[in-house]
Parts: sequence; C-alpha cells; structure tokens
Amino acid sequence: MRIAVPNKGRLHEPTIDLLERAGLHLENGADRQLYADTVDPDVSVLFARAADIPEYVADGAADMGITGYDQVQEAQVEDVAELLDLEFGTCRLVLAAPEDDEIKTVEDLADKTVATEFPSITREFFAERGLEPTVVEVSGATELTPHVEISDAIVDITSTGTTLKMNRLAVIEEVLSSSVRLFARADVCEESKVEEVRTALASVKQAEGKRYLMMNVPEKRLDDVRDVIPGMGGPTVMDIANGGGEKVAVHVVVDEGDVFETITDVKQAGASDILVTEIERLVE
Ligand SMILES: Nc1ncnc2c1ncn2[C@@H]1O[C@H](COP(=O)(O)OP(=O)(O)OP(=O)(O)O)[C@@H](O)[C@H]1O
Ligand SMILES: O=P(O)(O)OC[C@H]1O[C@H](OP(=O)(O)OP(=O)(O)O)[C@H](O)[C@@H]1O
Ligand SMILES: [Mg+2]
Repeated sequence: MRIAVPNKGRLHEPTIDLLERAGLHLENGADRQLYADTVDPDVSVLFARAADIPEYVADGAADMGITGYDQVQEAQVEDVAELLDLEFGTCRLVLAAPEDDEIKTVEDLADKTVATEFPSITREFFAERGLEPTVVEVSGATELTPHVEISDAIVDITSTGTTLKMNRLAVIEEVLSSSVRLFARADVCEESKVEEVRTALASVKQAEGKRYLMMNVPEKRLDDVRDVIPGMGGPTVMDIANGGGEKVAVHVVVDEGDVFETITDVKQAGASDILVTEIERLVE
C-alpha cells in the first residue's frame, strides 16, 4: 500500500507530522527522496507535488493520497473516494478582481479573462452560470496578473486574505472551500490496510483538542464527581490497589476547553491527585 504525500510546500510538514503521530513513522526518507518506507512493511510513501497526487492515485502510482480538496477537484479524476477530512490546509478558492474596478459580479466577467492555477474548477464555476470567459492558466503569482493586463480577474487560494489585500483585490464570490483530505483509489477502498491507515489518521484527529484526566475519589463522593464530569461516554472507575477500598481512581476524556472548569468542579466534589495528560490517539 503506497500513500502519496506532498513533497514540499505548506502541506508537506503537517502531513509528515500527522503520519508520525498516527504511528506511521517514516524510514529511509531523507530529503529529496522519491519514496520512503514506514515502520509498517506494508505501507510506503511516495513524495509528489500536491497538484499531481490525485492523478498518481488514480493511475496506480500510489493507492492512497493526502492533498488539498481543491487539487482533487481540479484533477477531475474518476474512481477515487474520499476517506477522511484531515482538517488542515484550510483555505478558500475565490474569484477576485481589482478593488477599484467596475467588475463586481460573476456576470461582469462574461466576456473577460480570468487567470488561475485551477482552470477546470474555474471553467466549471462559470459554466454553471452559463458563462464562458477566457480562462488563462498560470502556475503561480496569480494575484499579479490583473495588474499586468494578463487578466481581468483571478480564481485563487486565500486563507488569511493578506495576499489579496496586498494586491488590492476584492473577493467577488467563493468558488470552493478546501481542506486536506485522505483519499484512495476506489478499487482498494475495501482493503484492510486502507481501513487501518484511515483509522490511524482518524484516531489522531479524534485526540486533538482532548485531554485525559485521572483522579482519586473517595468512593462515597463518586456520584458527586460523576455529576460534574462532562467527558465522553462517562468516566472509567477503577479500584486502587492497596487503597483500602475507600478511594477509587476515575479516568475520563474531556475537551481541552473544559479542563479548567472540570478540575475546579471535581476538586470541590472531593477528587484529589488530579493528573491531566495529552492524548496521542483515540480510537472510538
Ligand atoms: N494560504 C493557504 N492557506 C491554507 N492552505 C493553502 C494555502 N495555500 C495553499 N493551500 C493548500 O495547499 C495546497 C498546496 O499549496 P502549496 O502552496 O503548498 O503548493 P504549491 O504551491 O501548489 O506547490 P508547488 O510549490 O509544488 O507548486 C493547495 O492546493 C491548498 O489546498
Ligand atoms: O490569504 P493568504 O493567507 O495570504 O494566502 C493566500 C496565498 O497562499 C498561497 O500561496 P503560497 O504562500 O503557498 O505561495 P506560492 O504562490 O508560492 O504557492 C496562495 O497561492 C495565495 O497566494
Ligand atoms: Mg502555493
């Protein structure tokens, strides 16, 4: 089973980090190498450009892929299925034109020129409105093109909006909203290794923003503590070895945002020896 992952750019690091946290530690994958092994002898990694990954998965160069939803849509590949939203690389593809221009609506672009790194998505966006502007494909610095008379408007990625602002461009409409996805070729989706990888990555996402709380509670106060715990599926209660049967250990998973309040509440309810730890993975 081979997973295609971004070889550079802003998605590279977070993707490798995610694989590592999922337990798929990379081996022999020094910089600039095309392939890397993982600790799992049945899983290897292929490094590729973010834009090429959907094609590689569809063609069989890899079986699974991790890249932006925008790239998957642009590649127009058939027979690949999305398995998981990895919730990073969050951005929007937007149609934008110079702030001081007379172009204010999608319709204003009917006979105009739009520059983009995403020609398929752009053509489809306009076609849905019965419009067919000239679409010019560029491979970067799209935001400059309206200012050098290559285009009247652009379809490009924005997240903070800084680049658009710097180039005095205003959003006309959102074309697509994107984040990084895990996907696989349809013919391998049912394979157990694919499900294993999906579960491992999902478990990392599940654990994000969660904390594990452990505490000791006098048995007679257990109900009071239980009442103030917001955790998932209720706490786990265990006898403490040599605890004389008077105290029990309570373990619970809570949202990070609830930790502060929960500690105060359980303490008041009689808990002591409270420990808070991070969770690496959580398989529900
Ligand atoms: N500003 C951004 N904020 C969040 N996600 C982004 C942003 N820019 C790009 N992305 C996401 O990252 C993907 C890859 O973009 P990136 O800029 O890393 O590569 P690239 O410039 O296409 O790669 P290359 O350098 O190989 O041409 C995009 O398709 C999109 O999904
Ligand atoms: O809304 P913002 O936060 O300003 O982000 C938008 C910018 O981010 C991306 O470029 P990137 O930084 O990846 O550079 P690139 O053009 O070299 O890909 C994208 O192409 C935009 O130019
Ligand atoms: Mg980029």
